[in-house]
Amino acid sequence: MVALPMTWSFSAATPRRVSRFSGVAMASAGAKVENVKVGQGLGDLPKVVLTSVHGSEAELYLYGGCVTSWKVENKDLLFVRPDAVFTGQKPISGGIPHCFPQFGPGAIQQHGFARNMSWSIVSSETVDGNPSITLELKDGPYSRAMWDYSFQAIYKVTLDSNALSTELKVTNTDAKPFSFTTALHTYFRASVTGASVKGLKGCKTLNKDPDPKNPVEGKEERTLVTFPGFVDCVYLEAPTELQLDNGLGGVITIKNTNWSDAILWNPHLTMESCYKDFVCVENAKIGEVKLEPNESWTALQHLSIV
Ligand SMILES: O=P(O)(O)OC[C@H]1O[C@@H](O)[C@H](O)[C@@H](O)[C@@H]1O
Repeated sequence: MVALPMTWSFSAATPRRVSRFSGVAMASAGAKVENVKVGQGLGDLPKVVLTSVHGSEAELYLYGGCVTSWKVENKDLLFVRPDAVFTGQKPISGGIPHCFPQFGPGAIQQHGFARNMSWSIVSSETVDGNPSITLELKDGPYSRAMWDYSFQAIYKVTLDSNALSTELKVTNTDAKPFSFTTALHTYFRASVTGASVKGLKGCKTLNKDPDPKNPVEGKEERTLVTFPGFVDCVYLEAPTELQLDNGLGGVITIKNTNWSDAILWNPHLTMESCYKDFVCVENAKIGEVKLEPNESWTALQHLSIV
């Protein structure tokens, strides 16, 4: 857990790197724009605000290492559910929560523990006015009680004028091998009746509706996959690029490296108050990743809007 100063900010027009967070308040000298600002968010939880000189903005909480907002031209392209709580006791329901070390359902809690542990800040940099922040999660007594392995997860979030990229690197720091499944459970703001996802035609599917524990195998035949009702479906060996039409006038390109699978989810009437306002398009690794001691696995996600 990071010891957080009240505010902590950086700004630079040219590359500037700040190494491991010291817990000491720092202020930028002569800065016009604070590209990386750490402060308090909802529930007084530590929150990082990234501001690009090109006008975009992103926010993330150290609790869960969860990006909760990505704004381009002042429009938030991500969605946080109205029932989300910011107490540090429950995962934040919205934005880009992590599912690690289990996508689920499985032996441990649904979607694993990474979304309800506090990540710490490793470093921050700004290149050509575009900021990034790197977070770290390590095992502790809470995770060990569920999953008895030593690991390190490094998560770099980079904001660009019209893009948000993430890089997740998981390293086995244990003396024995371990396996995991994982996902980035991205909630996109959308009009569910107008939203569609392109790129999944031909993929093998595991439909988790009606029984997530016994998914039904199939094949996607549609060029544009829509959300006419409850949707909870895994797409195996999904392509490295999908396009989400959010039904609000925006088309978001979702590119990835090494996130081999995808999930579409919309809870429909099981979340009557908000299901019309978002869809989840998740990059995932459903087949287990096995790491020997000192081995790492890295995956990238690149979201952009034209
Ligand atoms: O409410 P949670 O735990 O965030 O999970 C939401 C949904 O997340 C999706 O990724 C799963 O495929 C669903 O089965 C699950 O219901």
